[in-house]
Amino acid sequence: MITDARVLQTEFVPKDLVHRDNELTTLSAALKPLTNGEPGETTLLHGPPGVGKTCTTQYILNQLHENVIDLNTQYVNCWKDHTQFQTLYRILEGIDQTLDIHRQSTPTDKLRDRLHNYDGPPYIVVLDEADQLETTDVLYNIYRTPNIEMVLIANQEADLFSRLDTRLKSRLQTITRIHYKPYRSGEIVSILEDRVHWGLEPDTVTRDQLERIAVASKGDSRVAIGVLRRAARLASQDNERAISDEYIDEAVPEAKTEIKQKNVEKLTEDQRILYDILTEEGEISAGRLYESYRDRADEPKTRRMMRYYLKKMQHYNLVVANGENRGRTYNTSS
Ligand SMILES: Nc1ncnc2c1ncn2[C@@H]1O[C@H](COP(=O)(O)OP(=O)(O)OP(=O)(O)O)[C@@H](O)[C@H]1O
Repeated sequence: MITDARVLQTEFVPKDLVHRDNELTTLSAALKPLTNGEPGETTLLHGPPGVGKTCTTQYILNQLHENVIDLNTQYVNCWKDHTQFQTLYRILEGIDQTLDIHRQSTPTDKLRDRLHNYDGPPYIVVLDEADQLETTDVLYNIYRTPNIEMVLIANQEADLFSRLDTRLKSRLQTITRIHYKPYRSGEIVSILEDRVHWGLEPDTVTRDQLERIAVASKGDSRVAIGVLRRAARLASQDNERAISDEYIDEAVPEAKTEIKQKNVEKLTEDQRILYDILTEEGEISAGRLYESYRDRADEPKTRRMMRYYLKKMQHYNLVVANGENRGRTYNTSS
């Protein structure tokens, strides 16, 4: 049944991206000046999970690499590399300038100076999950370095902007912003059709069944592809030649749980502490949650940072917030 399992993985970047023409055109136009040796435009892509922000960026970077010989690019996942040192390290790694840098002993200032003195070919730095940066100073460091262009990716523009100091906020006011909306069901169906074509044997799944998957995925292409993959696996484990509706219905909660599990694994140490407290305690007030977190964390962050962490976890459907301001409570999502 499965002819190419790779195509059904979420990491796979397809050759053709459907239903994102406007987003691709805007991003391409923002970065195009770099191909003529001129500065590009800093760009912010924002929208909920699974709407194609990362894959459209990778697609444009691949295109630029095909057309420009002298170009450096680096993709940084700021959820994983969230400290200033880690982010700067990744950026310097993209231009082979980390050989003498030691993770334990080199001061962050040295990395910052090195980045500032960059004078190589145009360099595009993609900061995915930029709202997870421990400090936004690193954005300022990149912004003031000539020849480096930033593509920022975040779930919500406000999550990122509310953390910038006034100096950076005013400078980034005029950047190009691209808002990604959740896919409509028909759009999810065509994304799936492509995967079916390249990854499954013919006549394995009907269009009605792809629509069933699309409705269940609520505009999130990652969920949709996950459901298709699991349903195909379930059917092939039973030596069936086609996917039935029952396999799809079984695959929906399984795929969602798998994605949730992966998101839990992505949590930073501080977020993991918060998630563990919520799992143990159930519904808890913001005040009590912060107290418990402060007791458990080695180096507890501020209450404000805790709110950012929780917000990110809300975007990824791990945490639910109820009520407002002082009466706010948190819970894990079921
Ligand atoms: N327009 C599209 N055409 C084909 N495949 C797509 C399209 N949009 C998204 N996908 C696929 O859906 C999956 C999720 O997309 P992607 O990682 O780009 O989403 P995202 O918006 O960056 O999500 P997150 O915020 O969680 O990182 C990937 O496997 C990607 O290849």
